[in-house]
Amino acid sequence: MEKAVRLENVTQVYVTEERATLALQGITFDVPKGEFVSLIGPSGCGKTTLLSIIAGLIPSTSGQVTVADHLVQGPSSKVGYMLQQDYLFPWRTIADNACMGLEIAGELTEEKRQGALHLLEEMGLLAFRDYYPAQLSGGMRQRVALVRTLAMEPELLLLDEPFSALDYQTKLQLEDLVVETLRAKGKTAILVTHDISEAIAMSDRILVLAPNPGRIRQSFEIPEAIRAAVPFEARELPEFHLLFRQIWQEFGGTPHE
Ligand SMILES: Nc1ncnc2c1ncn2[C@@H]1O[C@H](COP(=O)(O)OP(=O)(O)OP(=O)(O)O)[C@@H](O)[C@H]1O
Repeated sequence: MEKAVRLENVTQVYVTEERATLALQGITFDVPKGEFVSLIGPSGCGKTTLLSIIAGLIPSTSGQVTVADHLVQGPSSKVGYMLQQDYLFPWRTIADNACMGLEIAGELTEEKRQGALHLLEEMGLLAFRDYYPAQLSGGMRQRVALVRTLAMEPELLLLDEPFSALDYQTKLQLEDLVVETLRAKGKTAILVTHDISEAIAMSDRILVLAPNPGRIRQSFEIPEAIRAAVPFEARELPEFHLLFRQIWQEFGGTPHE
């Protein structure tokens, strides 16, 4: 199967005056095109470092990353990044914010602008295109951030806790919307989250990282029944509860009989 991302023996050492930290050691995995992978693990196990290396924002100390068969050597429009904060520009309208990534990359054509407007429509936001970010709720602003990312037509989406600042109901709605949109478009995604339920409900596969040094501790394939459902419905399935318990135990949690 075609690989969207391939990591080979990625290692990251941060050196400060006080110490050297082995933030990642020998990380090797690949993600087939169209797959949704979640990275979970305790604070400090290197999740954000790993996304930053895949995005080309920091070079790894050793090892290599390829996205769509191209060696990552710096940021590129092949990779879209969505964060906890939406980083919309308050003085720009929603439509102009949606086109912001394209504009910065020098790729904004009339056709691409129409594409961004179409995405706004898919996200139920077209009626708000002339509004400003402050006039929208947090969930709506995150949807605009998603449109801004998708408008670039990236090969890969990196999602760094994009729902963690939202209220619970909005978070569940947005999880469904993101999964449905990415599945429909066949996009590849890597999500970093602290929320085991979110990871199970949204993913095809979960990689559990461990700290000191940051490494892959375990990989869980998500059962077909969960993958066939939207996240909200997946949470109702017996397979979901079984897997949750398994991963929870992996984290040292106590199962309740
Ligand atoms: N710029 C840096 N300089 C020095 N050490 C760093 C730097 N960035 C991260 N680290 C260290 O590398 C390790 C991994 O950090 P990272 O932020 O990638 O983990 P994380 O799993 O994303 O954590 P969290 O879940 O808290 O966001 C930690 O020990 C952290 O202190």
